Amino acid sequence: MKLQLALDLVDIAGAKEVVSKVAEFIDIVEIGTPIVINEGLHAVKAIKEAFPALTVLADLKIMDAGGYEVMKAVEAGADIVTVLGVSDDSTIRGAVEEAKKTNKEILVDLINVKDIKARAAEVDALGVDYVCVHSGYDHQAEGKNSFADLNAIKSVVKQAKTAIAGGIKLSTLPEVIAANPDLVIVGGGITGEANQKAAAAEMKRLVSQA
Ligand SMILES: O=C(CO)[C@H](O)[C@H](O)COP(=O)(O)O
Repeated sequence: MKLQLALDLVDIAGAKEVVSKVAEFIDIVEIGTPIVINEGLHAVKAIKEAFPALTVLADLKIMDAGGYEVMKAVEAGADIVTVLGVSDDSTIRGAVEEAKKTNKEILVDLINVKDIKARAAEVDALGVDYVCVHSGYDHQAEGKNSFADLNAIKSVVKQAKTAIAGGIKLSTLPEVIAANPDLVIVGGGITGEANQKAAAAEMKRLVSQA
């Protein structure tokens, strides 16, 4: 099981500062959608250049023009790019095709998908690398999480790795780990802690045992 740090509410300098504290405890660093909106793909390039040993995920949440947008993210240094599960199959196919040219990966984010199980099976068959259940900030504000969704997709996803994101904290990590995803994505559960290094270290210890 791997740990991904999601960086959302920082600029490039702030992202570098957090990663420099926790790099040894994370497998993947995510340049979150708000950073890409604020800074563009320069943020992906800057983090990849500063931390070349880390796998960098660009959370573009692609909805259309999958091939083109994946190409631009990969040019900037992304190793994994996100595409929305609610997008058309042709968009996901284009993204997968483009990523495969350079041995990069596609994570499909099932945020706001209504029939999670059916869509997870469909995107799995399209050859994506990760299928991710995700309760976004707006759903988190309503008290929702994706823990049950993870169990639901695990029964239908056959070839892709499974991932979970959305409001995961140290206190809820054991419940997440029990569902056995391949990838756990944590943003505020690390960045919002007074001691980010200690939070990341403890999370890494727990996911490594799984
Ligand atoms: O993609 C995102 C929001 O759309 C976040 O990166 C993701 O939800 C992880 O962050 P957090 O753990 O703070 O919820």
